[in-house]
Formats: sequence, C-alpha cells, structure tokens
Amino acid sequence: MLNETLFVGSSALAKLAELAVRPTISQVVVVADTNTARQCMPLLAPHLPQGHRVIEIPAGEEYKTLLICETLWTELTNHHADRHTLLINLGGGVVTDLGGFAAALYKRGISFVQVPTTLLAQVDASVGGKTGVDFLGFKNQLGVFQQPLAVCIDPRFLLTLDPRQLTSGYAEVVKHWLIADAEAFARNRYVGVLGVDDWTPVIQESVALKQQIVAQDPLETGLRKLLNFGHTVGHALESYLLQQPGREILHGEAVAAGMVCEAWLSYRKGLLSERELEQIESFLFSVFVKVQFVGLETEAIAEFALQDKKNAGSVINCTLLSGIGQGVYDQPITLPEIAESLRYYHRL
Ligand SMILES: NC(=O)c1ccc[n+]([C@@H]2O[C@H](COP(=O)([O-])OP(=O)(O)OC[C@H]3O[C@@H](n4cnc5c(N)ncnc54)[C@H](O)[C@@H]3O)[C@@H](O)[C@H]2O)c1
Ligand SMILES: O=C(O)C(=O)C[C@@H](O)[C@H](O)[C@H](O)COP(=O)(O)O
Ligand SMILES: [Zn+2]
Repeated sequence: MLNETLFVGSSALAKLAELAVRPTISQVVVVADTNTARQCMPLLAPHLPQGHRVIEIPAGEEYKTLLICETLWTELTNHHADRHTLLINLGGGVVTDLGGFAAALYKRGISFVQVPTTLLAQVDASVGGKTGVDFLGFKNQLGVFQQPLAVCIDPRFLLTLDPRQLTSGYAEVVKHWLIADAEAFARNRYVGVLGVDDWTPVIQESVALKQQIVAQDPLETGLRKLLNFGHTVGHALESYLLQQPGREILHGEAVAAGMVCEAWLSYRKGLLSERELEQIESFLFSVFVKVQFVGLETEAIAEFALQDKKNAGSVINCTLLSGIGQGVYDQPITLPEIAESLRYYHRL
C-alpha cells in the first residue's frame, strides 16, 4: 500500500504548510544542499513554521554517502530532534534519496516530506519510496523502501534549474514512455526537450505512471523492475565515470545512454524491431549528448553491472523492451553482451 500524499502545482507548498503545523510534530527540520538552500529556500520559506531549523549538505552525487548521513544524524542529535520531528527534504534526487534514507533510520524512523526541486526528482526520485546512498562506488548500494508522509511538487522550482539538469531529468520521463506509454513517445518524438513554460502536465503524467507501477509492487519483487529500464547499463556507466574525477556524468545522461544500450540488447534478443530501435536511438541522440568513453573501457564499465540489485546469484537481470511502450523485466544478459552494447553505443 502507498501512503504517500502527492501534491503537484503552485499550491503544493501550501499543503506542506498545513502538514507542518500538525500538533503531533515537535519540530521541523529542512535538509537542503548548498544550491537549494540559496535558490529554492526563498520559495519554501513562507510556508515553514516558525522555529524550523535548516541543515545544509554539500551538493552533488559524490556526497550521497553514509558520511553525509552521519553529519545529518549528528546535527539532529545535537539539536535534540525526537521521533516526532518532521524532516523536509528540499532538493534534487540526491537530497530526497539521502534525506529519506536518513529519516528512515534516525531513531528507527521519523516522518519526512519530499520537496523535489529538479525535474528528475519531480518526475521520479521523490515518488515511490526508494531512498538510499551510494557505497564503495556502487549506486544506491545502501537503502530502504520508506514512503514519505507527502510529496509536494512545485514546478516553479524549475525556473532556476540549469538547462543541463533539466535535460537530465527528461531522461526519466522518456523512460516512462518507453516502458509503458507508446502514445506519449509517438506524440513527442519529433519535439526534442519540451520547450514548455509549464511542466505541470508532464510531471503529473510521469508521476501517475510511476505511481501506478509502484502501487502494484512497492518493494520491487517484479513489476517495479520496469522502472529500472536503462539503469543496468546506465548505473554501470554512471558509477564507472563517478570514480574518474572530471569525467562524471549526470544520472539522467547515464540513463539515456543506458536506454540506447538496452534497446539495442532488446533488438539483439529479437524483442524489438530494427525500426523501433532506430526511432528510440534517433530520438535519444537528438536530446542527449553522447557519453564519452573509449572501446577499451567497455569491459571495466560492464563489470559494475555485477552489483545491480535486480541480479539473482550470478545472473544479471535486465529490463528490456518488447516494443515501444512495453517493458519486460528479468531478462538475463551477460557481461560480454553489456560490453558489446557499449561498443555499439560508442560506434554510433
Ligand atoms: N529514489 C528514486 O526513485 C530515484 C529515481 C531517480 C533518480 N534517483 C537519484 O537521484 C539522483 C539525481 O538527482 P538529480 O538529478 O535531481 O541531481 P541532484 O540532486 O544532484 O541535483 C542536481 C543539481 O541541481 C541543483 N539544484 C537542485 N534543484 C535546483 C533548483 N531548483 N535550482 C537550481 N539548482 C538546483 C543541486 O544542488 C545539484 O547541484 C541520483 O543520485 C539518482 O540515483 C533516485
Ligand atoms: O523507482 C524505481 O524503482 C526506479 O528504479 C527509478 C530509477 O529511476 C532510480 O534511478 C532508482 O533509484 C534506481 O534504483 P536502484 O534500485 O537501481 O538503485
Ligand atoms: Zn533513475
């Protein structure tokens, strides 16, 4: 069962204000990163109760770690935050993942509200209860499923977002189309990154699609693995490049590359037609910059997939496509196949 309450639109923060003054809440603590503390706090602040505290963490994927959780837990402890504390996570997927995880563990669990401020977090990361941090260079290696009290999505936060970050978030929107909405893909495939003034309908559609899947399988025993399309190869690429200073890429950029590789694997396994593969590739390359690596690196990148959470024993399970708008999960693939898909991507 999902118990998260979702609000999308310019009244979402007013809903948060109502939640934050519940008499059962002892104190309100906002977690923000250095950028969202500066650029997003002005929109949120009028909706916060008096006496709230703000804890700032450094911005960026390299800080989605246990060490930063410890600094957060230390601050909470030093300020006598009890079990009735409400944590408000104000930021992109790094803040919502880490803040949700930290809330789930502090005193065995305190309530938290997600206030996502990037497109990626608004269409994906803040919804569905996956929280966690990276560990030993592997993405989200430590985490829990824990639903927030609410998710409050105000698209006005996107006004200060860097265009590269906006495009990165768009990858998860496209992922949702490819696994479950052929009509939306067909409607948008000649458009490029949507040049819309109001992201509200795009966010609403994407979130509804994700919620529909999560509601049927919140703990990812089966169907939810559809939401991981592009991530077996995408996370491998993201993790590999994260370890190489100066070559880091954004999560959505990695997922976009991963979707090309996994669409090609789907084609190679006879699940996807050549025409569909070509449509997916040409759309993705029209929107996302090509991720740079050399052919010699493909084996080392593929190795990261050995830690993918969908795996069972030595079998690497991937989510593939049996058509545009039709994901299929638990498709076994091998390390050489992953490396080959990366070489295919590299040659394109
Ligand atoms: N839990 C999930 O279901 C889920 C889903 C998808 C992705 N993720 C995770 O999300 C993370 C990526 O999230 P992201 O792409 O939001 O990155 P991010 O959280 O690093 O945010 C990107 C950058 O934008 C800045 N920023 C955020 N909002 C801003 C705003 N409104 N204006 C100006 N600057 C702003 C941040 O400070 C940061 O520098 C990855 O760690 C990924 O694994 C989780
Ligand atoms: O919500 C989900 O389920 C997803 O898989 C969404 C992904 O976009 C997201 O990147 C997620 O954090 C990946 O999870 P992981 O289990 O592969 O770490
Ligand atoms: Zn993702």
